This record gives sequence, structure tokens and C-alpha cells, in this order.
Amino acid sequence: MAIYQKTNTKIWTGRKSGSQLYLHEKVACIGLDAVKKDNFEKGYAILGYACDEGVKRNQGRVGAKEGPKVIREQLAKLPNHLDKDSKFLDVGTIICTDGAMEDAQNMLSETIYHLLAHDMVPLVFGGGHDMAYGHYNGIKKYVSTKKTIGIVNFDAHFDLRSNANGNNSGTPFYQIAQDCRADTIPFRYLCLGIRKDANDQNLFKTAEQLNVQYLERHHFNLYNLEHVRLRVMQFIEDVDCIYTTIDMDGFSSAYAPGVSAASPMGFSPDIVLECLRLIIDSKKMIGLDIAELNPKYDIDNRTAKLAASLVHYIIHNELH
Ligand SMILES: N=CN[C@@H](CCC(=O)O)C(=O)O
Ligand SMILES: [Mn+2]
Ligand SMILES: [Mn+2]
Repeated sequence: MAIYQKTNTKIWTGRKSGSQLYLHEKVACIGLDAVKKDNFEKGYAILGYACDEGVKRNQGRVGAKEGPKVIREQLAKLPNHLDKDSKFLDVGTIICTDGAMEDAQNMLSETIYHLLAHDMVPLVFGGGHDMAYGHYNGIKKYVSTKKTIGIVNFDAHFDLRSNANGNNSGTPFYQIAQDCRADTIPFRYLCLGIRKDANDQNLFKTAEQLNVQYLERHHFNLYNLEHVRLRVMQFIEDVDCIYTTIDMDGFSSAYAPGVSAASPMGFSPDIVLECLRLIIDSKKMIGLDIAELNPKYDIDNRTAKLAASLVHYIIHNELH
């Protein structure tokens, strides 16, 4: 079963200014039923996806269930530069219980739809990368099949494993591709940071068969900035909206040790920020999530702090 839990405001703590100088003073923790459409600007809504059942099924190291909590804790302490009137909500967490990952994905999908229908941009904190299947489906329900959804995934892995023997954290984009085929709509997937030492030959073949666009890790760095920018911009131009997903295991383990499958040769934060800037400037970003953060293997909250800083960067850029 999957359950929904409103966030305990005690999680959002930090230095006190009394005048919203810090994000814990800015955030509003509300229940999903209180999310209302109003005539103000769009706002961001943080949602947790506390689930590591997909990682477990994929033979990974469990612990990502605690990801949403630690990202909130680190984000809480960071300075707030948002306008007084802008919305910054925490709308709670979907918790996977009894291994019911598909229930959690369904609940996530419904919740994403609800948030989008109320002018919120979802920022989902995972959780295993199975989160992507629920997040994408919520977006799909909202935009309908008339609009083309582009998926930009920052990751060491394609996550295109076949789900013939069940769904897990390594199958979400394969599942999406199969659904696209059934719906006769294009599957638009750009994967940034792919490593040959993290994906077998079959996965590269699947990527080719599905027309997946990707940049390998050794090309995904600031030395190739112009090429990276070009590839990302071409992808953005071709789609109506962009679902962005950041798998923390794509970063070098020097930056992000707190994951199930660490990447000693992973990418660095700077190149990700360059790409995020392009996505945000395009005004096409419809939702974003952070996957695979596993606090059990983190060092001095390094990975949680990086995840929080990425979110901080995103929310301090203009929305459409
Ligand atoms: N979401 C993660 N997917 C990776 C995990 C790799 C690993 O555990 O080594 C994958 O299935 O390829
Ligand atoms: Mn992944
Ligand atoms: Mn990965």
C-alpha cells in the first residue's frame, strides 16, 4: 500500500531571522487538499517519494526511502531569495509500504496531476528512480497526448532495463517507451552522463532501438560546453514541455557518495547547472525530481547538500 503523509513542520528548521531570510521560514507545509488554484504566479510544490522498493528489486543498496527527509533538512537551512508573494510549498510525502511500489507510483502520478492542475511546478524528492514512471504519467495525464513531453535525465544509467520480469528502479524509461509505442506517440528521452562502465551492451542496444539521445560522461563536461549546450537546445526545441530528472548517482562519488550505485568517474555539478539554466530559460520545464539519494552512504551530508543546492538553484530562477 502507499500512504500519504503531510510534512511535520519540525523538519524545516534552521537559523532564525524572523523575516524569511531562510527557506525554513519561507516554506508553507500544507496538505494536498489545501492546494488551491489562485490568480497569482506559479509556484513550486515539494513532494516526497519515500520508496526504495524499486532499488531493492533491482538488487541495489536500500536506504533511498530516507532521501526526502534529508533533502528537506538541508534545504531548510539555505537562504531564501524568493519574492515575498511567491509560493513555496511542501505538500507532503507519498510513502511506499509493504513493497507496494506500483501503488506508490500511481499515487505519485495522481498527485502530480493534481499539482499541475493547480498551477504548481512539482519538485519531487526520492526515492528510487522508479519515481520517474509515476512522475511522467502524472505529467502525461495533465498535458494529454497532444503535447510532446521531453525527458531530460542526468544519470550514469539509462534505466532502460526490460520490465518483463517486473518493474524496478532500472526499468522506468523502458516502461515509458513501451507506453509511448502503445499510444503511438514519440518517446523523447535525452540522457546526460551515461557511462560505459555502468551500462551493458544490451542497454546501449535498447537505447539505439528506442532512438534515445545521450551524451556519455566523458563528453558531458565543461570542456565540451558548446557541444553539450547545442545538444540540449536541439532537444528542447523539439518538445512542448520538459520533465527533468536528476539521478544523484550520475555525479562523481566525490560530490555524491550517498547513493546506491556510486560513480567514481561521474560528472560534476557545473555542467548540470549549465543544462538546468537552458531548461529553465526555455520556460518549458513542467516538473523536476531528484532520485536515488541514499543517506545511509552519505558522508557529512555531502550528497544531501548537493541535492538541496540544486533545488535552491532551480527555485531561484524564473518560472513561466
Ligand atoms: N536506478 C538505477 N539503475 C541502475 C542501477 C545500477 C546498479 O545498481 O549497479 C541500473 O539498473 O542500471
Ligand atoms: Mn537512474
Ligand atoms: Mn543512476
